[in-house]
Amino acid sequence: MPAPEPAGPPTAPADPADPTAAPAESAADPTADPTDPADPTDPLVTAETAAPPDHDDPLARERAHLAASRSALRDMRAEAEALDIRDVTANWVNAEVLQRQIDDRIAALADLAHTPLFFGRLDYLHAPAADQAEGTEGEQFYIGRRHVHDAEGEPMVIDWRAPVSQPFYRASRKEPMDVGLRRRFGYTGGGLTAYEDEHLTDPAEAETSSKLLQSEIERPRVGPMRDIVATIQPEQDEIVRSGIGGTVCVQGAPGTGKTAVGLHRVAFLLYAHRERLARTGTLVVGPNRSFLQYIEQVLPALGELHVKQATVDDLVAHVEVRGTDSPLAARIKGDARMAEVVRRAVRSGITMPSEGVVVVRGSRRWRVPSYELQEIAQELAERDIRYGAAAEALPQRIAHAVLVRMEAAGEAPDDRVQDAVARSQPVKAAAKAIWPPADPAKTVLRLLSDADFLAECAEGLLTPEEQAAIRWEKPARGVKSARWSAADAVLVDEAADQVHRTPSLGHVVLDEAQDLSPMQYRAVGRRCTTGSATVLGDIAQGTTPWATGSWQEALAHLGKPDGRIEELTRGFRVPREVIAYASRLLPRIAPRLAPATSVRESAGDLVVRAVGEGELTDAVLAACRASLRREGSIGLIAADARIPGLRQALEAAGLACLEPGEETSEESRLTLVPASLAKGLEYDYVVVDEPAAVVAGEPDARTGLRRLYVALTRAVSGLTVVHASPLPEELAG
Ligand SMILES: Nc1ncnc2c1ncn2[C@@H]1O[C@H](COP(=O)(O)OP(=O)(O)OP(=O)(O)O)[C@@H](O)[C@H]1O
Repeated sequence: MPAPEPAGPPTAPADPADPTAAPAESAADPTADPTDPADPTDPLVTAETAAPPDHDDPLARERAHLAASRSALRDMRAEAEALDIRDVTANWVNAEVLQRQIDDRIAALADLAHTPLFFGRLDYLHAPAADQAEGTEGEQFYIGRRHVHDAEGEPMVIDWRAPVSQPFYRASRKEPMDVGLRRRFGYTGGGLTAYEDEHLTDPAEAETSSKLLQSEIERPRVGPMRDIVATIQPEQDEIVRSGIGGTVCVQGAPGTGKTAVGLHRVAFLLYAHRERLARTGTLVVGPNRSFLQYIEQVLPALGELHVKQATVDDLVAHVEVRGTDSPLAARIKGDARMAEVVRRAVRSGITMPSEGVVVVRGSRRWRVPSYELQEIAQELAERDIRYGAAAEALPQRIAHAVLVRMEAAGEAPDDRVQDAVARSQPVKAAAKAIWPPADPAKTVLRLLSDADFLAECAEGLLTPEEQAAIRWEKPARGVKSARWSAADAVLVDEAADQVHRTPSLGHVVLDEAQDLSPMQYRAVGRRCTTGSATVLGDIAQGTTPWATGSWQEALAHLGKPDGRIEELTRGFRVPREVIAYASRLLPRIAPRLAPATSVRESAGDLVVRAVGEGELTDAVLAACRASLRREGSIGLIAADARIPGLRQALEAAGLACLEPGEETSEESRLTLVPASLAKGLEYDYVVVDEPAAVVAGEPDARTGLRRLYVALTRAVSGLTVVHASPLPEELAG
């Protein structure tokens, strides 16, 4: 895997009038503090260290380009706002569609004060080839979140997704990709305050790590998840830019950027295949509402407003879920064998006819004998078409058999006659008797309520014990009153797809995929049968009884057995000491996975505090107070069962707290997080309450330790573990 791109020495172009001129040399000190203006060898040029702001000064010139670009963006927006579509639209439907497109464009062209218009610059050695799209004229490109051009149409900022921007993420000293200079910009409060250069073809320049990347990673995490477009790393970029045709599956330790990469991949695909995906649609699937709230602003910040976000439960919401399953029942219902059980149940009504059908037309009677009806039904049953499609085809097939007889008798019936025969009462009745309508929810209801029916459909697939385990204790009377579980809803979705094909989207991102059952993978997979998917997950964080053991298998259930499996191992969230502590659990919970490394420079604060039995809550409150004295967000993570007690204690102590997914702000920084909802979230400081209770909250020890692993890997800056009961031995060791 490629190393992080190093930063070069500060730039002071030899020719001040030419920003692309060769730089003056200076030695860089990789250990220098970026904020220390006294350090003359600092690779990061900041507003303080730069020369006074005149136009010979590179920083001043970059700011001038920023001001000009913002003004150009304002003009582009004004132009979009002034568009008058009355003359060009033929009808109101067209007008509506066009106006919506214009409104989207106006929204996308907003100049957001705290979102820098560009974050990088590439100076190409030669003009990129003419077939490389935008801005082929110049050889210097500013890279930003969106394309901005001036009044003449000349590009001022290039979209980060354009091919010409790619070297910003991928070029290296080994492979400079024709780039002489890569410049990264630093912003403070919306103002351009620093830049950092790498001269990729200069052998004399020392390799250093990027301080701007470091400060981006280290920044406090208050607020929702942000995009990483300015600092996408080469190994991440490869996934982000992988083609729309292929499915990619990313295994990655906590904080390696899986979610970020998945969201940026959607943005990239929408740029590269806008029309196709506008037609087919894109979807991001996440584990729960809190998580979706946490990530919901990333795509809009990248200008993509129309990506649907849902949980798997949302996708399969055909019935109201009010019941729960035992872990055993849920595991069996989620097993891939259930697909065949459901298929048999849906098709159980198909009945081979024992009588023929007689159609009366005028004075004549036409008879199709039973053996011929059987042949027709048999042929439909053997074809790989949906149950509902076959049900629609059957009357036409029978009518066709009637027409063949009419023709043989010298008549010349046309299509209208065939339609009329297909719609005639005897044909409709015969078709319905052979191929009765199937209602997905009713079919599954019968399967789970009627022991004989289940036995018939599950024969050779489920053992009698397994059948007994999934059957409802009390048979339900109707679809509305049944106490459907989440796993039942997935079965109904499977049945619905057996009846009518589920429409496919163009691309689906599936996050925290390790927790899905095979049947849930199928439910997601049928929503991208003709599209592709990005599957993101971490085997070590699987906390369902049916959690994924192998990505190969998961991809097969998803219907994408040829999906490419990639691994991310560089962690951007969890500091070194904290990840090392959490990784003590790995040999037990996912023996084949290597621990993540941490890109963060600070080792992180790790405190493990043992307290007496009656002191636990006070010690936890004290840890929260101590964390609140630091900058950034705080997450108090505890076993679900301990949440109500802790909430009361926090309230009594005057410590206001948020629910997971609620946006943290400078005023409200403490969130009380049930361990079951911690997945995917992060906080600057995390306090983990009583690990033994987190472990005990799960049905088995491995799942419990995995849940704990998730809780221990949410911290960006510091982790405090407070316990009264002994720690799990893997941690204590
Ligand atoms: N290239 C990057 N530059 C800056 N920050 C990054 C980069 N990649 C990831 N991050 C940050 O690291 C943090 C973790 O990223 P993310 O949540 O995507 O990781 P994950 O692999 O999905 O974690 P988990 O397994 O815990 O769900 C986020 O704050 C994200 O913005």
